[in-house]
Amino acid sequence: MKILLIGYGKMGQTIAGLAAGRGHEVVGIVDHQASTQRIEDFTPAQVDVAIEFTHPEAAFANVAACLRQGLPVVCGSTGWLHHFEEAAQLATDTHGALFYASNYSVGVNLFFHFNEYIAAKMNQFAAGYDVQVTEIHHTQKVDQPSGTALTAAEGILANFPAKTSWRNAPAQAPYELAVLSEREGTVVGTHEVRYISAADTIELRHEAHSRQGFAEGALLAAEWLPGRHGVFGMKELLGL
Ligand SMILES: NC(=O)C1=CN([C@@H]2O[C@H](COP(=O)(O)OP(=O)(O)OC[C@H]3O[C@@H](n4cnc5c(N)ncnc54)[C@H](OP(=O)(O)O)[C@@H]3O)[C@@H](O)[C@H]2O)C=CC1
Ligand SMILES: O=C(O)C1=N[C@H](C(=O)O)C[C@H](O)C1
Repeated sequence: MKILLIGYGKMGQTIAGLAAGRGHEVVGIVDHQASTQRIEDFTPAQVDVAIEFTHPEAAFANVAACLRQGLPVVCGSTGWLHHFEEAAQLATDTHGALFYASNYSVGVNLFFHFNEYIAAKMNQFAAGYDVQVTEIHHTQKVDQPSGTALTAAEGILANFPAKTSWRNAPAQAPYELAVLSEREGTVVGTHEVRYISAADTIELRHEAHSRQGFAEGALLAAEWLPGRHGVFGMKELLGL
């Protein structure tokens, strides 16, 4: 596959490192300061798929530029979902292909699946249990809460009706789901969902040991997307 990398930071470089071993060729790199190439310089004849990991402020414009150029795009940037409906509409209007995941790790997507199941089960025994989400990341992370924590929160809100909204701070009312953020050293990404009662605590926890899982998942999505039209995520890719 011919890949256009958009963003050549921690994730872009990890993906580039894995792509060659899977038989792929990086045909271009678009980065904020480190390159002179632009998305508009590339056509579908040159690029099978674009992979975008940049910045909350940059992601929507990059996704939109890919769709306008007719390039299928796998986007992993977080913190831009207030523009997601617009991006999805553009994918429809251009008969294009957009793949988005707040977290591409297969392990995290199993975590999301178990999180929804546990929330539904806990709802049967809601009396006595409170629930909270915690995410821990490296100090360079610019968005808060993490995209992964927000997906986990959505999974709880959809299945545990005692919680109707989330707050990026300790809950101020019983119906609020606390989504707590910590920034610490070089932590790659740790997410926890914790149900606490007076009697006990139940925890679901995912800890990324490196960025390899994110990069492998993004490449899986990039291998799957070309030839498809529409808006997709890891549930479609993994059949979860
Ligand atoms: N979905 C997932 O599985 C994962 C998602 N992420 C998300 O991916 C994003 C990137 O993470 P990470 O690689 O760690 O971040 P980095 O800061 O290490 O890298 C981002 C890169 O994008 C560049 N950049 C910034 N703006 C633009 C732009 N307009 N066009 C092109 N390149 C741009 C930056 O350049 P410069 O430094 O010069 O500004 C930098 O090189 C974040 O939103 C993060 O939350 C991260 C890991 C996994
Ligand atoms: O910025 C990061 O590093 C990560 N961002 C994603 C998120 O916001 O959930 C995924 C992963 O946790 C690493």
